[in-house]
Amino acid sequence: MDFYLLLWLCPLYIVGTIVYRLFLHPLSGFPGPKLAAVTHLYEFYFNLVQDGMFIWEVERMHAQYGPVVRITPHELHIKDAHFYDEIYAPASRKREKYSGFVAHFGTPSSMVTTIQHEHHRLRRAPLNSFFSKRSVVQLEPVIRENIGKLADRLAAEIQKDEGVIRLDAAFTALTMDVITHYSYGKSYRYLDEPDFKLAWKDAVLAASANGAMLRHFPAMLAVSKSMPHWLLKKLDPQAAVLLEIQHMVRSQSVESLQRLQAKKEDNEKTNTAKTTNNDANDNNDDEQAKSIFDALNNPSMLPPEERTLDRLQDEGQILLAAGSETTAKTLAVISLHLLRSPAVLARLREELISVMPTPISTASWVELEALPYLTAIINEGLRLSYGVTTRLPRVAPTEDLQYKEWIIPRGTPVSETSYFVQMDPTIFPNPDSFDPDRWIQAAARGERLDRFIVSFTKGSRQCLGINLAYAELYLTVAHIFRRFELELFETDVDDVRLVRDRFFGAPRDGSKGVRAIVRGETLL
Ligand code: HEM
Repeated sequence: MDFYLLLWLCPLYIVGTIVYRLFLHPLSGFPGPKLAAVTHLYEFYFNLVQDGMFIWEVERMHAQYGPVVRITPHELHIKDAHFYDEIYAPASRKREKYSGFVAHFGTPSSMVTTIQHEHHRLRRAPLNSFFSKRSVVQLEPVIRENIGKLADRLAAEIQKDEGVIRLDAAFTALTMDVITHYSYGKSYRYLDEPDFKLAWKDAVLAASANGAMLRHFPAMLAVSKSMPHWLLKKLDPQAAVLLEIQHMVRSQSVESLQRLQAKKEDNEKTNTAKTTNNDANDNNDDEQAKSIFDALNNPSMLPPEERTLDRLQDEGQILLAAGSETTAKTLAVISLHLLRSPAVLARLREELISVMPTPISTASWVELEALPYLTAIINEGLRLSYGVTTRLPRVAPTEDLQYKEWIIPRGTPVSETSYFVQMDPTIFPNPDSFDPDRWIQAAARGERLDRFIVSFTKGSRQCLGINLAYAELYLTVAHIFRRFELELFETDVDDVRLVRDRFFGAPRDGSKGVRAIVRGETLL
């Protein structure tokens, strides 16, 4: 193209875009800063230059413009806990992902990045039964076995003088060992590593934080994937651990594919033999898959284009990251608050004694779920660990939404960050304080406060692993705190309080995580 024509077209394009976004765009009547309506650079500045501070800018915008704000040229954000269920509606009302946001996850063919409603349903279907309450109850022995391994590690620490452990890393190792066992039938055994494989936790946090960059520059994923590994390692050392995991996931996916291929060939041979003998043809395709990866390879549930190696790798990576750091963070937040509140811990132990009479007694998830004070502690832990602190936009493709006097046109990405719901002082007075009693009092008043726990989001895109997360939370808190006397080591509430949004909320810079010393075992 003629260079001078290009020189003319560029400013014309920019001016045209500004005029369109300000005056003609379907969202042009919504309140918000003009700069945010005109350019993504506004978000870019707060998220990337100011490192994860856009969440606070969104809060400031709400203070200035009211509960509905146009936060980027194409997106609205609503700050009203009572409207949450409308945005994150169930499958009967279609909700899709926003195409401008999914690059965040760096796994283009996974379920979590699937935009279209029906396509997402297809991808999620083979996994639903694995994460049902019934399946998780069956998995309980594996969860308990791993909690037992963690308990052995803690017991071994008692002998050491002033041995300090990273509780948050220990919990990530625990959840990782459970999810890898469940996904592949063999655990990565991070609980056996001296530092609980801290590098994996750091890698997940770094990769999640990098999501904002991928959102703004999606092509970066392809660039980093095509880069020689040695160069990527040099440029970004944390990427090395992630690469190691990606390779492990890929080779396990290959193993799973080979196993299925071998099984198919066996079946074909058997069927040929049976047909020769005029026997009935029994096809084993519908047989219950043994691991999650076998399910993702099930030809009776997914067409061939959904059973590619790339997809298995992407899905595997999401399962390991989503299934480990999330629950581990909640466990770390609960531990920190319990260890800072002796009266709460004493009351919890008193309640636990009813189902766990000795420090080494065990109890089932079902028994523990019936305990109101433990439940209140888990709810407070979920509330104060915020789930995901990045907004998670949803698009209603077939209906306009009405919020107060505002009509939100169909197709508009809308979000409500879980942090704002769970820290809403009109619902949770004094929201920063860890107060399990607020749950007991609300229950006595007949109020369902739990509808405002949105860490897992809601609706058709709600967390797949919610049952597994609850089982791990109940079982771990009960078994570790019934038995061990722990003491925080140079850790305080600023080591978990949200400062920056890096997908998982990041605390103050330089935080060394939640650390504790194992003082001993409880006597009664
Ligand atoms: C306290 C623990 C957990 C929290 C707070 C949490 C939070 C979330 C959130 C907010 C989403 C929605 C993401 C989005 O909209 O883009 C999600 C999705 C998901 N979570 Fe969790 N999660 C937890 C535990 C788990 C566990 C244990 C697993 C087990 C593998 C898991 C697997 C998934 C998967 C596969 C998705 C994608 C679901 C879909 O797209 O349909 N999560 N989780």
